[in-house]
Amino acid sequence: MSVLEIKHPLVRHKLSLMRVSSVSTRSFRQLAAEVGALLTYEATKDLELEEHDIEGWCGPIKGEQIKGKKFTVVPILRAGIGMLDGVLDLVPSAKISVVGLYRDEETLEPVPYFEKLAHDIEERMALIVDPMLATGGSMIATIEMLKAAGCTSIRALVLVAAPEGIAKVQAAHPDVDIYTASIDSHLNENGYIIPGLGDAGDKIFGTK
Ligand SMILES: O=P(O)(O)OC[C@H]1O[C@H](OP(=O)(O)OP(=O)(O)O)[C@H](O)[C@@H]1O
Ligand SMILES: O=c1cc[nH]c(=O)[nH]1
Ligand SMILES: [Mg+2]
Repeated sequence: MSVLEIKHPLVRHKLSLMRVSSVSTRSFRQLAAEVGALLTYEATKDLELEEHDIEGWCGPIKGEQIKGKKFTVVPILRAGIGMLDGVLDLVPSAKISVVGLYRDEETLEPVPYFEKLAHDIEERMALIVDPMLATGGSMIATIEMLKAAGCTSIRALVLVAAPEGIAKVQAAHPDVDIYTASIDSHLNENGYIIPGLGDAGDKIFGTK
């Protein structure tokens, strides 16, 4: 499995609310976090558990805990911040590795401007979060930053993905699994996802 489109009714309902053109900044932000949490639930479904001893109310019992790698959540600035709270609701102890990229409006190429990663990222599973996977350029640039820092386990969580961007990420990094609430139709001539959400960063930050 390398791309999973989540078909859960709650996810589809919430994403449709986000697509309404008159959606308020407050609702869009809240829904981005909620769908972020639901994507995290799906993206962590296959993690291995191990038993350990705990002291229960009635005496010693076996508990379960997630085995192996810890997490780092990687929001891509700006729009990825909108999903962060929802992701952290499910993995509250995760370290946060921030990557800043914007997409040049003319060339659609990603322009990096910030990088601050967990110091032990090679021991962690990275959950990259960004509402939009359009041409795939920003996601590929982020994956390359993480791999250059020694990260070997990477999953991408996006609210909406374009088929063009998925194909590009898969070709460049087949080891990275993509979890999305929707695979949409296509990109328009300006590189926006159709039907998509519009400019997710502007909607989350209220900048338009
Ligand atoms: O797949 P791509 O073609 O690279 O496009 C997707 C990127 O574009 C958006 O960010 P944007 O550049 O608008 O920055 P922002 O989050 O600061 O608004 C979005 O949040 C992704 O990071
Ligand atoms: O549709 C798109 C494409 C890139 N960035 C966005 O915010 N929306
Ligand atoms: Mg934007």
